Amino acid sequence: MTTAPFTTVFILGGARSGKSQFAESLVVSTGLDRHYLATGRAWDEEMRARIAHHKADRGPSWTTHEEPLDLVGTLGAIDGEDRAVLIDCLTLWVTNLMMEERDMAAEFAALGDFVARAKARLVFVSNEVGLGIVPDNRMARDFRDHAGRLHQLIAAKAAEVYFIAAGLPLKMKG
Ligand SMILES: Nc1nc2c(ncn2[C@@H]2O[C@H](COP(=O)(O)OP(=O)(O)OP(=O)(O)O)[C@@H](O)[C@H]2O)c(=O)[nH]1
Repeated sequence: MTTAPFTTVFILGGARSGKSQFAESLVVSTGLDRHYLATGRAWDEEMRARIAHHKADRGPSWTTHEEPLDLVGTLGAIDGEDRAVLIDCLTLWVTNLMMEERDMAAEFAALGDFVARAKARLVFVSNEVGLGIVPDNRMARDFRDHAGRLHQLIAAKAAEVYFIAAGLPLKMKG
């Protein structure tokens, strides 16, 4: 039975702050079909083990999609009123786009347009990377700027926004 409103939620926080667990519980609470869209790549053995652990934790009631670059295309293929999609996470997507030297503004605009017309309930997760000192290398500064711009865009489109620290969600919007 579908009981949830079709709204977008954005969850921001630091590493190991409890973002993914909070996002998963939101998706489960919708009662909709559960989809997990991972933007991360397994680049070493530790990461492969970590991902296998996450998959086992989510269990068979989730459908997993893995797409490092074409977020909008993959979301379009998953989209549907009876579905909730957890997108984990935006900062890894930004990293992947930068590595491929993609047009960041165009990619972000396409995602913003998709969010505005999505039928599924979307739950975005991202890392807040802008709170420390200014990095001394150009790429890290560019990364912070891209992530900050994308976060503002998604936060503006989302009905609810949370900041998670130490496992505690702070509602910032909605
Ligand atoms: N490729 C792939 N990546 C996954 C999968 N499940 C989880 N991940 C990745 O694992 C990452 C989250 O795991 P962690 O690094 O352990 O958690 P974290 O984001 O630091 O911590 P929390 O804030 O507590 O969620 C996400 O960025 C996902 O992209 C999967 O099935 N496939």
